[in-house]
Amino acid sequence: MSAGTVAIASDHAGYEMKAQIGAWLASEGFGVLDLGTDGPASVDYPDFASAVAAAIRDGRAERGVLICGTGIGICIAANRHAGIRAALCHDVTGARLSREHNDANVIALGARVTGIEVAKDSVATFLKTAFEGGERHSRRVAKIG
Ligand SMILES: O=C[C@H](O)[C@H](O)[C@H](O)COP(=O)(O)O
Repeated sequence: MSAGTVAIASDHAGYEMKAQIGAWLASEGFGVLDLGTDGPASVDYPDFASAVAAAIRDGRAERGVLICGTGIGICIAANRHAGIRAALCHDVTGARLSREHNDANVIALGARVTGIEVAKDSVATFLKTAFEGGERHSRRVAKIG
């Protein structure tokens, strides 16, 4: 993986997975911008999706990792922000294709449905895979806005 800055955030359901993935990314040489949550107390996932979206939109991070219980709510919330293409990934294949075909800039994970090793492998794949580009993929991504 090439090093860069990754913004990471979660709600309470993803807090432990966030801590593990954040520490692992740092050990791999990434800059890690941890935008919370900072403990197991119940919080609202849209607030953390907004924090990562803002970090990408204003250039503090190139990519984002968002984690909630299923990954669904935080992915929906992230995709409400212009310029954010968040992909809910349950496996390495989805993570790879989210980059190759969709040029996703945020990976969303579900801590209550995906194990830590699959989650780490998916994040690793997401961060090392380039957008395939080409006319058809670029046209479709441009239509997303
Ligand atoms: O899509 C939403 C996420 O999975 C949340 O992490 C989940 O809804 C939180 O549930 P609870 O408040 O019951 O812990």
